[in-house]
Amino acid sequence: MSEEESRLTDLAEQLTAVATLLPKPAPSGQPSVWADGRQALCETVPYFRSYQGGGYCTGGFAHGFMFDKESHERDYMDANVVISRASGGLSKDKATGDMVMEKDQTEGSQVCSVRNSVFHYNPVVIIVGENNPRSPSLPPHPYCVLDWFKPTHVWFEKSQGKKIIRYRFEKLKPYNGCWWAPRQMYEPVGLGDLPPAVKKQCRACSKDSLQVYIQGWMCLQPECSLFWKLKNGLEPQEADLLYDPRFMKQHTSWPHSSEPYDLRPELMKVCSLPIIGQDVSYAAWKGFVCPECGRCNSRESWIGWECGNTNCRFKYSLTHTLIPPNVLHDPYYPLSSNYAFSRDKCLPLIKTKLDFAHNYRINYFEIPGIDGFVVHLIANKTVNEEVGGPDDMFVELQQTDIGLRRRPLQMAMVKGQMLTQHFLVNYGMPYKFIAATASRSFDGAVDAIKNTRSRLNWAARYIAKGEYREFNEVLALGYFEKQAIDYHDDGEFGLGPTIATLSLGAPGIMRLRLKAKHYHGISKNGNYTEAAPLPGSIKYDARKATHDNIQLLKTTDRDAYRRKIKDLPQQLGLVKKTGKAPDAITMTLGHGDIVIMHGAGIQEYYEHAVGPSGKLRFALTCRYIDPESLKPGERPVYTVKLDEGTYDGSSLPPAA
Ligand SMILES: O=C(O)CCC(=O)C(=O)O
Ligand SMILES: [Fe+2]
Repeated sequence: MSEEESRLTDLAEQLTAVATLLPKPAPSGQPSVWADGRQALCETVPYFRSYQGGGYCTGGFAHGFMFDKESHERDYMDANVVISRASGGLSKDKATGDMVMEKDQTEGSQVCSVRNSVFHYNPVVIIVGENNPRSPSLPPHPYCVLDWFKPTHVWFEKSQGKKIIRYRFEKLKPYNGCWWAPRQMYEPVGLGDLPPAVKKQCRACSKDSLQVYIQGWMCLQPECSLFWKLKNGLEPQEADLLYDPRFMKQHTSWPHSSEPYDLRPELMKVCSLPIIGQDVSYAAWKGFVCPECGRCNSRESWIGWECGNTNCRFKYSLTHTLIPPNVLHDPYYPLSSNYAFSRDKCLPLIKTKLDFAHNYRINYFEIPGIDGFVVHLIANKTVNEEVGGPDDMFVELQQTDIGLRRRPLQMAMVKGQMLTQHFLVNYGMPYKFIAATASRSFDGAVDAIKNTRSRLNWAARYIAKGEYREFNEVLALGYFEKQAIDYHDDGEFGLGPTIATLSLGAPGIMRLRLKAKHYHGISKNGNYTEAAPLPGSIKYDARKATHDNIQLLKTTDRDAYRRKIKDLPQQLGLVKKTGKAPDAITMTLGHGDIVIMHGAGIQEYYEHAVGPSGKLRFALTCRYIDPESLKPGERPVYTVKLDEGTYDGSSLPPAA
């Protein structure tokens, strides 16, 4: 080994040792932006909005990278340089649960975006997760934003026999505010202190590659016959690989070192001249970086932003500009005191029945095979403008804080707390699927809540006739611009079979479709779906005949029945597809409209979703909740009295 080689080896060893010190030392500073959870991070910062994976690329460019637990053993991070494996291409090992490489990594859209960013001198933001084994110091929070970096290189290597893609990043402003460097970090060699990285042309493919490792130059072109081979024609021993400090610590010159924008987004402001809808717009439910402590926070409360850091509690809000009910009117669907226009659609297999009564156009949708129906009552001007009616309710709900909040979801798929998209609060009998703190008594509730209960009791009595129980709960949902509720059912245990919803404000598009397991005939575990098939589902006729045949077996020979359930998907040619059933019913829920879903079968077989089409919408849903279905800890501390309202929709002057 020449003197030069041994000096480089020595430097390489020192660099690696500094970067892999254990236990990890404390950082020399604090991040200016950090988060406790992934949702708060992704809802807040513009440079990382990816709920899965480590890279956020959009519009053909890379914006941010987050390096957490999934790390390659050759990943490297110091105060100014980050080297990582491109994300993606891993799959879960069934035995160990670890993420493993099963195939060669190929250039996908992320790599293409990084290449674009290299070419256009677009910096990216790097974030480190608390479980990152390569961080040079212990990250003080679950997610910590490092800084702006230049993406400088994209190249191929080989690891465990598979081709992998790697990136190198270099700090945009080196040696400036590297809070993540340990307090006494010793850097054996600085950025740009050494001669440039060695570049050689491959004798086989004639393409240039840089020397990344001390062990020797290798062609890094994945298609070349000499790819990843040392001078002796052999592949290097992975465990021995040491970065060539000339490659690692090179300084890449850019025509600028300007940060595209501040790592801490500014707090949202509204114009001094009130603009209708601005304070409930899409931007208004983004999270915020607390100006006092740097924490990323989702917007949880309807009335404003709050920092969730218990040591901070910074708060701010925007002035609400009232959206008067008359601006809700769509000029292409003028509203009058006559019956409104229908805009609902359904598949041919759905049986529709129409009725016109008490100022509502009433669309009944019957689903073959299900004992029950979905009804859409479309309001007219007379309904909306009556005293205490939808117009007044819409105004009152904007002027009063009824306790709407985005609430934690039961099943969090990401690190940290995961919130519903919409804001909600419950009145009356607690809805067991939301936290007890989210329930309030009808006593003291605003008129809009109490009147909704009375109005929906009237509507359900009229539509479901004798077959319904008086509602004892109102679940209020509030939606800002672009907030939606994804497909779900309302059929949880303990709920009555009738569910009625009053829509207020901007229209919502409600869709109903068969649940995937009923549509495809296969449950999540790959078994045949045992429930009777419904018309409109895949291979309906064959499934229907089979279903009828195996009912006897179910009672006579349980074991044979179980085997049958396992084998049927293959016999019937049912394949577990991710494809969803088409929407069977699509309704435009306008201001003042009521939807009633009646019958447990609808919730068992069908799921519904509501998407927004405007700036501000409320959905007030009434149910009957059996108090016996609640565990002692879930029962209300207040009494839920009977509805004292006397609303009667039939007393309005009739439509012409
Ligand atoms: O927004 C709506 O109209 C419906 C909301 C809903 O489906 C629910 O509260 O379960
Ligand atoms: Fe629902």
